[in-house]
Amino acid sequence: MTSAFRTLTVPLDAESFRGGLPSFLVRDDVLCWTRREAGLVGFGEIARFTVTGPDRFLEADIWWRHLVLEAEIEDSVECPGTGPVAFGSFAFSKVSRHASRLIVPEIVVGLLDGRAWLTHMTFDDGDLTEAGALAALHRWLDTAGSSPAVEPSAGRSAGLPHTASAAREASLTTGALDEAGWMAAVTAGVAEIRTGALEKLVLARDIVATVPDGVNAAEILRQLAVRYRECWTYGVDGLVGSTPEMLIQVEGRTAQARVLAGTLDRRDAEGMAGSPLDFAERVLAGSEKQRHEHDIAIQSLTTQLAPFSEAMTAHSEPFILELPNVWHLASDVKAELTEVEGHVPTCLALINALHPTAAVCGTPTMVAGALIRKLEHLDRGPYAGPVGWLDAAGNGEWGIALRGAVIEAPGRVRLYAGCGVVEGSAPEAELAETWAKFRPMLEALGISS
Ligand SMILES: C=C(O[C@H]1C=CC=C(C(=O)O)[C@@H]1O)C(=O)O
Repeated sequence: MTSAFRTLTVPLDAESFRGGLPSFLVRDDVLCWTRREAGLVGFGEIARFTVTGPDRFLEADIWWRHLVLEAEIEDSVECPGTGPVAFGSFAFSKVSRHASRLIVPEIVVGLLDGRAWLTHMTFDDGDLTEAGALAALHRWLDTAGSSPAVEPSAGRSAGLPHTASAAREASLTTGALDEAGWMAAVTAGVAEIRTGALEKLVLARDIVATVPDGVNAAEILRQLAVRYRECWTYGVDGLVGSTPEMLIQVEGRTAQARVLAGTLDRRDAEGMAGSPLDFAERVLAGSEKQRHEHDIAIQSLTTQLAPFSEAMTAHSEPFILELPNVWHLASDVKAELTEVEGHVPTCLALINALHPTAAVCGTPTMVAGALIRKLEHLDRGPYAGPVGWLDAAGNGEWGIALRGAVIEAPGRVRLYAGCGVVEGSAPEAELAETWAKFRPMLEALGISS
């Protein structure tokens, strides 16, 4: 007979994490969800659920709710992210061959709103104690041998971790489509939009980086976390990246999302007169095409969220989100969740309704989804799917896995990027935009772009 699922959460001294959570990103197999200094980092694996198909979110939700229902939970911190936690990544497509997954780590270190904690999870017999949890954490940190650029005890020491600066001799090859083939797909997409069959379509492409001296996932995560502070840096089972787009964040009865659509490469501002932000305002917020693309994305999220909400607020005008590589048109949406059949919906139930949004698929969803399959010649895998974490109370944070890559082998990484295509889209401009969106990962891999 399997032993019960048991968890112990104890407070940690937040002041002692001088590098914030990024200083715990010392293992290539780390589970990671961080923004600025905060977030959750997981080590080890005590349970895993994998699933494919259209019901992947609901099946994962049921598995998780069953697991935590019988759990023996000792939690003296009691905030979102304490107690039992799973990290997850889901395939973009209901027909993907890629397995969606929830992973329950042995150890979680959390830091949120100035509170820090440590959770130890187990199916084994034996007492769970604070000393045992700290010892387990240090075992993971002290065996961080897979990250050559890192001191084994970095998680306990001060400051940001070391990063290797030597450029690697990496090479890039095209994935499913070469550049000309992908631009032809954009042209075909625009032609379909002109027939009136759909309003917006998001087309993505992949490229493959070969890194002869091997990929250091922990180093990639640290670089992204330090550089892309406005984004959520994620690492789940070989999927790594730093996304600016929050699909849904649930805390109690409050849900929040950050919707993006409309992009401008910051390099386009080089040599322009005036301040770069004025340039972004003029070119991005002032563009009818970009505003249209953004309005469609907002509409798609708010329409899907409405049945779960008592009240919803959204910015009346999008704001400019400034990232190191691009500017985006962004809008934050906040909803007070309503009970459905006597329960506040869990984050996976919400994701089941929200995914895929027009920011990564198009409008109408079904037409855009079918056209994506026809034109991209690509199984997107976890790219543009939900990635994040959830706890036993149904709280969680799930971003859209953008600006990321899948580490397919020790020396091979597949990068993905896509663009919203509307009636006014030009294939060359969309191709250039994919290069701007690849840039965070290329830089983290040490490949100049
Ligand atoms: C599909 C991607 O970005 C989406 C999110 C923000 C802006 C987008 C755009 O302007 O096209 C895309 O909708 C991607 O980064 O691969």
